[in-house]
Amino acid sequence: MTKINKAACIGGGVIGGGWIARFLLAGIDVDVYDPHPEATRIVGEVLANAEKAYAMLTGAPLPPRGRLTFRDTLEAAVDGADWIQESVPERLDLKRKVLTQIDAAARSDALIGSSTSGLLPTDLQRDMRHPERLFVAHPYNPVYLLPLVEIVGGEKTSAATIQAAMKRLPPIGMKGVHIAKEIEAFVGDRLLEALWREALWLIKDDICTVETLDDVIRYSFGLRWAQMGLFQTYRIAGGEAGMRHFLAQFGPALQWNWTKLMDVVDLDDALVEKIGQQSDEQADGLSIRELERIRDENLVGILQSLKGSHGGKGWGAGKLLKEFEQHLWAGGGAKQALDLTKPLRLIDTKVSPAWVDYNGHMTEHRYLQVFGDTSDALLRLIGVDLAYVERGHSYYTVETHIRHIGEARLGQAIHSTCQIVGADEKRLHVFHALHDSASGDIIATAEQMLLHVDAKAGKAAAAPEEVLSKLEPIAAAHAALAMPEGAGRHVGQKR
Ligand SMILES: NC(=O)C1=CN([C@@H]2O[C@H](COP(=O)(O)OP(=O)(O)OC[C@H]3O[C@@H](n4cnc5c(N)ncnc54)[C@H](O)[C@@H]3O)[C@@H](O)[C@H]2O)C=CC1
Ligand SMILES: C[N+](C)(C)CC(=O)CC(=O)[O-]
Repeated sequence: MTKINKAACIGGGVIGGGWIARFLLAGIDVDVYDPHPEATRIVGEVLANAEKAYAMLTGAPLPPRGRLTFRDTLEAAVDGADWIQESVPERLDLKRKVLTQIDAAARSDALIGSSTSGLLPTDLQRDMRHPERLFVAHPYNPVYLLPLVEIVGGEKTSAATIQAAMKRLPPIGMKGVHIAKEIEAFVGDRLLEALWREALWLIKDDICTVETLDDVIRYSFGLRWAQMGLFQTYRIAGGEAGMRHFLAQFGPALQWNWTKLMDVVDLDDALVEKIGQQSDEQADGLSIRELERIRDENLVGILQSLKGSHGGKGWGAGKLLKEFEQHLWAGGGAKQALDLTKPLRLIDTKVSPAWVDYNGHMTEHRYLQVFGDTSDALLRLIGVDLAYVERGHSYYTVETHIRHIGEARLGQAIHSTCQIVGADEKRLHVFHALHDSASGDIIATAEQMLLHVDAKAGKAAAAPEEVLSKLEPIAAAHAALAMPEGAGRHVGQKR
């Protein structure tokens, strides 16, 4: 994968702030230019939300956060950047002016993406000296969580630029889709605008309130769209005969008088006020920042569910998250020297919304998930990574005993430690503890026995020298530690 080394963000509002967080949390240094007097505070708040969301999203080791620098001029911000993202207000004249300035100051090989929601790249690149490196990179809010970027080239954009832009997105956890032909508003906003136009009519005509309209979406097709989109959802709705039957049955309805889609509602003062008032009532006192946090928690939960879907292979945006995590694990995050004088600290995470049950604390199976992740982290340390597994060998867990000692609540920072309490050629006996990261107190423990296996033969087999040579020094050092309290316990034991 090809990496972005240094990014520049021109404009740090809703979308620029989201891009800044996305780059920084992927370990990329970002220089920002935004003349807004409160740009630093605004970006800081978006970044704080993004960091909270990532802590819940993944236990994979994020790289050390990139360095954030605010610059006094656009020229200083773009200096040395290899990806420049323009996110200034949606006005063609302003964007053209800013892009021309970027063009004059940027490195000759820099990629220049515009966040525009609807302007044509051909129009944006009109005044540039090197228009071949300009493309639309249209993201979705919040940029740090939603992975899609529509990549659209203009008449003068080179194929090499599009290719290079597409390649640089997976390492920051994003998915580029190349839109073959430029049209105003591309694909996503074409769809959203159609829905938005109809929604405004429904409010204007007093068919429903904004709250009812949102309920109709979020209790029904909104849930479907996140995981299968439109066409695959309708394929299923066609029953066993699939899409062709769906089209035969519902196609004729397209001729009925169902929509006003081509008429644009007059967004006059009265309608603006009506929507504004209904929207205030719907928010029920929650501030924008509070709504953003709720949105982020929900998105994290959805992404994590999708990550576990399709028999654990991941589905849609969840599959992308899984692949991003694999990339993070391969990078190893902030690599630390192993301290073998104490149990290994292997997983640092926060209790995610999807992990909390009806008792308001982390639910049972999530403990096993964190402990399983801890074993996986140990295995990677001794060379048992995905490549090793693909060669036909692995470790399988054959026994686990979990003790619940304290409670882990939503958003709480937790970490796990691992002590090897026994190891030989085939067996790996570990004792994990889950700690509250603030106090260090133990919340739960898990004792596990793992067996090295020949997965093709389906039976236990001695681990090879390449694994044992990494395992033995850790096991030897841990043999000098006291046996952890609780090791060897079983359910129903007399005290
Ligand atoms: N808000 C949204 O949901 C989405 C917006 N977009 C696109 O992103 C772009 C930015 O939109 P938002 O972030 O929503 O707007 P915004 O108003 O939140 O932020 C724009 C920022 O640009 C700054 N700015 C103004 N002139 C500037 C200049 N000459 N140089 C540097 N910075 C300058 C402003 O101070 C402001 O902080 C637009 O093209 C928009 O269409 C794309 C996807 C979603
Ligand atoms: C409203 N909008 C057109 C700026 C929205 C987008 O461009 C994408 C999004 O995040 O919905």
